[in-house]
Amino acid sequence: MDEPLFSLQNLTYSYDGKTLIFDQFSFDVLKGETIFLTGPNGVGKTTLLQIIAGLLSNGHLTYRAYYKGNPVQLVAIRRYISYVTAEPPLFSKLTGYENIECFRLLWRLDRTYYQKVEAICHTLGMADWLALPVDQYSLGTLQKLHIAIALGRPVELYLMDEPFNSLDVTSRDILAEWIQTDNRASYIIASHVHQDKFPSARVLTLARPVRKEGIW
Ligand SMILES: Nc1ncnc2c1ncn2[C@@H]1O[C@H](COP(=O)(O)OP(=O)(O)OP(=O)(O)O)[C@@H](O)[C@H]1O
Repeated sequence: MDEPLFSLQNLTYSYDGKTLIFDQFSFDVLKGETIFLTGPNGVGKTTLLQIIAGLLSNGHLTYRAYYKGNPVQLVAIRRYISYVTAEPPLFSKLTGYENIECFRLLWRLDRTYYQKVEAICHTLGMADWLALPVDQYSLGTLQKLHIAIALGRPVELYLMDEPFNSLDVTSRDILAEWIQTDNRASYIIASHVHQDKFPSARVLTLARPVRKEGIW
């Protein structure tokens, strides 16, 4: 069997040291696979993505993680991961082009990044907006730019938190197709909708831990 790209083992997490969100939870991500992350509201989908992205190192967190078989700390593998967060983290007074440039500089990428993001914006039908400040964008257009900025980053693991929420039906289909034609990278998509558009994805359904309280 293929070695996982990423493996998270025995994850236990609590925000407050009392209520457990995860209790000894483990899963692997294979190279090139798409995981559809589902489960009821409040079960921990966003929390899991934030933990993988190395953004929740506070709280009560224990785990073992492996990237390509090597033991890692999650904060140390941020550079291998690109994250479409639920709220687009864009600069509202800057244009789409300027926002792309900010992320290019932040991630120290060359000009090919710029072209790739622009191409994704074209595919999602919003490239005509790029010269305008993003505070003039509709919610869906803003989300498309955010998605393009994150997916344009050349990494092997993409995390997406409810990426379809503000998109119209056509754009949802285009995005689903775009993701599925990318066999190079792995995707973890937390979403309540559009699972049927990912027939080859593995569905990972989160459930509340049986043990409710942690001992820290
Ligand atoms: N910063 C925080 N501090 C304390 N508790 C939090 C915090 N963020 C989330 N929680 C709690 O952690 C649990 C998991 O929340 P999370 O947002 O990860 O769920 P989710 O599965 O993504 O939900 P949804 O489907 O509604 O988006 C919830 O009970 C939530 O109230």
